[in-house]
Parts: sequence; C-alpha cells; structure tokens
Amino acid sequence: MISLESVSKYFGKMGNGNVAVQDVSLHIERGTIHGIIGSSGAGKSTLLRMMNVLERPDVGVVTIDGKRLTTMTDDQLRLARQQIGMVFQQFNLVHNRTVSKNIEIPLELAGVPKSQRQQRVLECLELVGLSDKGNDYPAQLSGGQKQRVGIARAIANHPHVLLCDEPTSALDPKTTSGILEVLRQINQQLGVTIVIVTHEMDVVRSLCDTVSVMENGMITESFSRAQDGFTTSPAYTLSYREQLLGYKEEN
Ligand SMILES: Nc1ncnc2c1ncn2[C@@H]1O[C@H](COP(=O)(O)OP(=O)(O)OP(=O)(O)O)[C@@H](O)[C@H]1O
Repeated sequence: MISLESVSKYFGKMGNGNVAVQDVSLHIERGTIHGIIGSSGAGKSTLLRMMNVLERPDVGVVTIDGKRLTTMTDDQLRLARQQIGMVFQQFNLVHNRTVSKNIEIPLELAGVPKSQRQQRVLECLELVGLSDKGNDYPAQLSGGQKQRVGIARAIANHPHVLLCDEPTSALDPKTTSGILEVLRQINQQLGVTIVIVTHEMDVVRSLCDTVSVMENGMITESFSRAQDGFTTSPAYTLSYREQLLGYKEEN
C-alpha cells in the first residue's frame, strides 16, 4: 500500500552530516494504522512528509497504491494527493472561513460541483461528531473540535491514506482519546490506511497495529501488535522497546 524504498532526505548540502532521514525502507499494509515514534529531531515528520512528497526525497522511491509518487510531475502529484489526506498538530484551519467552508476547501480544489460539496461536508461533519458546528468559526471551537475539523477536511475527498503529524500533541489526554476514537472509526469503517507520527507512547499503544521507532534519521526498531503485543505499562523512563514489550523480556 505505502512503500518507501531506501529514502533519504538531506537539508543543506548532501553528506555534510545534516541528514534528516537516511536510507529508510518501510512497507505499510493497506487498512492498517502505523505509528512512527521517536525523540525530537529523529526525522519522524520528514519521513511522513515524504510519503506524499511534500518533502521530496533526495534519494529513494515512494509508492502509494502502486503509483510511484517520486517520479510524478507537480500536476500529477496534485491529483495523487487527493487520495492522501493530511492532519497537522496545529490544525492549520483557515480562520476567516466557517467550519463547513474549511471542510469544503479540498472539494473546491478537486473541482467537485457545489451541490455535491454541501452534501459531502454534512457527511464529514457527522463523521467527526460536529454536525451542529458547521456555521461556527475556528476561534469559537476547542482544540479537540478544531482537530475534528482538520480530520473532516482531510477525509473530504475520500482518501485511501491519512497522514497524521502529531495530531494530539496540542491536546489534553481526555480530548486525545476522543480524537483517537475518531481516527479508529475512520480506519475501521472506511478502511483508510493511517500513518501517525507521535512522541506519545499511549497513542501508539491505544491505536497502532504496527510501529516504527526512529532515531537519528533511521528506523531502529519495528513492532507489530499481532506479533509482539503491546503492554500497558506507563513506565516512561523505559526505552521504547521496554515500554512496548514490557519488562518480561528484560527480567
Ligand atoms: N526545512 C528544514 N531545513 C533544515 N533542517 C530541517 C528542516 N526540516 C527538518 N530539519 C532537520 O531535520 C531533522 C529531522 O527533523 P524532523 O522535524 O523530521 O524530526 P521530528 O522527529 O519530526 O522532530 P519533532 O518531534 O521535534 O517534530 C532535524 O534535525 C531538523 O532540524
């Protein structure tokens, strides 16, 4: 479904030690939720943004749904990105447009006729539990509600893939669990493949089927819920491996 083959990204001159992502290969199965976790500066966001070529890899190949994004022209990429929604930490809403008008933006860009746009906006509002907020402006909403609008906008064009960059990092734990529930629902009901960058182990444990741990621009470890199981130990002093697999292995 999503395939990265030996992708690297350098900022500034190549080979001067300023590598953000180095020689990463990753395959994410259709319909799964994949987490990318790691400390600040590990390269998580850069890796995510290479999946829809918002960051163009300096080296390597990105394929989604069998389409090779890395060799596409800008016009081809714009079309391909309609199948890849994106959710941001700071929501990135347009403040002088209502909630409904925010959700309508990707539909306008995709050339969907106005009558169909309104119907789709209502569906998306319902999906994220904001049916009564369509006429509000972003400033009238809580953080969790703003992120629900961000998610509604990201799924408006029926994408196959949803890329989420720290979607809950600006939110408190209770609001976070509501947002994770919305993402889970989108995955289970609509079959959307989700990739989520986070530094919160609880997000991985509650949501993800598989997870990659990043360090210094590389994937250092990978885990799968089916094979490894994830524990619920909130022992934040432990390594990612210890947090996910528990003490058992160590003792
Ligand atoms: N546009 C850019 N120009 C220069 N360097 C960049 C740029 N974007 C990222 N970097 C560098 O690349 C490395 C990886 O950054 P990235 O944002 O991908 O990490 P991250 O794991 O997502 O970190 P965080 O959790 O803090 O967001 C960092 O050293 C960062 O400073």
